[in-house]
Amino acid sequence: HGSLTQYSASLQFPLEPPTLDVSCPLPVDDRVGNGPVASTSLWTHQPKCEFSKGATKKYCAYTNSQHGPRGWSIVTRPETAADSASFLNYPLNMTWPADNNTQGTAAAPYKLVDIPGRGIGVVATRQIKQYEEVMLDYATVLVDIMFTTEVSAFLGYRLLHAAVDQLADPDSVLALEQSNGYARDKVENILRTNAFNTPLGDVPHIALYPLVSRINHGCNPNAYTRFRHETLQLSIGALRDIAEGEEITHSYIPLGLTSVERAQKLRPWGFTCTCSLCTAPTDEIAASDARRRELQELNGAARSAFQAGRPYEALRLTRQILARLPREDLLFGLGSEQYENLARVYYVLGEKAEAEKYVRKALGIRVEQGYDEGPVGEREVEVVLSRFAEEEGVRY
Ligand SMILES: C[S@@+](CC[C@H](N)C(=O)[O-])C[C@H]1O[C@@H](n2cnc3c(N)ncnc32)[C@H](O)[C@@H]1O
Repeated sequence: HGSLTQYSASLQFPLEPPTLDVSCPLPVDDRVGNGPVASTSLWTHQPKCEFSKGATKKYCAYTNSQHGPRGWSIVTRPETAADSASFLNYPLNMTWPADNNTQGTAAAPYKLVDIPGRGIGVVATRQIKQYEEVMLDYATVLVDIMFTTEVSAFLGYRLLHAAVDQLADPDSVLALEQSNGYARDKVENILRTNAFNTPLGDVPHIALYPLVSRINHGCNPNAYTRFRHETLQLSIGALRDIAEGEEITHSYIPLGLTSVERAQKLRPWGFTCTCSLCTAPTDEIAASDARRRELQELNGAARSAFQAGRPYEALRLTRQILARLPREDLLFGLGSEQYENLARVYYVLGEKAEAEKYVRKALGIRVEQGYDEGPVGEREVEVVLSRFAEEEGVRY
């Protein structure tokens, strides 16, 4: 895949949090502490381990407090930890903006400020161009998603706290607690309102990026997240030109939802969205909701038509979607995916030139947005076309 897979286009947003189990703790003799250290060189602390309910799986808190400016902890299974050496070996030679860049520094185009009713937020300190990198952060605490359901709360909290306390700068994480967080444990509260879905290898984890965490939600955002798999870095890109003094926002939830869906999805974060789309006059919200519902229906209809072997209908519907996305400011977020759909339909119809044209268009958008490295050449287009061949059968 080469450079094309460098960034993930999958949506990352503060997690709709997993439920930490709050059942009774296991009997004491089911707890197994400090096993042998698999590879001492990776970790600066003796791993602390606990077993899952039923004692079938072991999870440990591993820390390398020297990694990056804050240190790095992962709460995960031993085999996943062993595979994570590549992340630790990656040199972090970037200039690191302070987590509490309240004055604004020359290097960073943002500063952290108090925003009435929203806690701390991030504000641009100069004009930022579309697609420019606004912020670069690094995963500081990672937690295997299964850990949160498989280990009892009593033991789970103990590992989570060890993971945070062993960092070089625990306060960078502990300061993220939200006053409106409803979890009964401080670190759980922080994870619930700040973590991002983050794959470690191919194991689903949640991760804290303490600086990116300070960015508030916007339903009509001016920024978006770009994840780099190899380094566990999270980059924030400008979705459009941003003026000096503007608050930086990204959407915590998928784009394209109606107002009721947005409110429901945002509930775990404990605030009511007050962005321009959510606070518009009632008739405008109703009109936007109607357009979004229509888009969702068109999307469903296009998929059904394609799967039912009616490619011409899928083609017509996908074109309608693409024509309607700009009206709701959604071309940026959903355009690449729709162009790929269009390419796929043309591929199935055996129309080589059109298929290639739209693959190129979809990939071009990804490069422009900073998800992939460019330029888009023959090889990159070929990779997508062979994926189509695999999934749809060879058509030409
Ligand atoms: C990831 S944190 C964002 C940074 C946070 N404001 C802080 O002080 O650290 C998420 C929390 O910020 C607050 N928040 C985020 N977006 C908001 C918004 N649009 N309006 C009000 N509160 C918001 C909520 O308390 C939410 O649980």
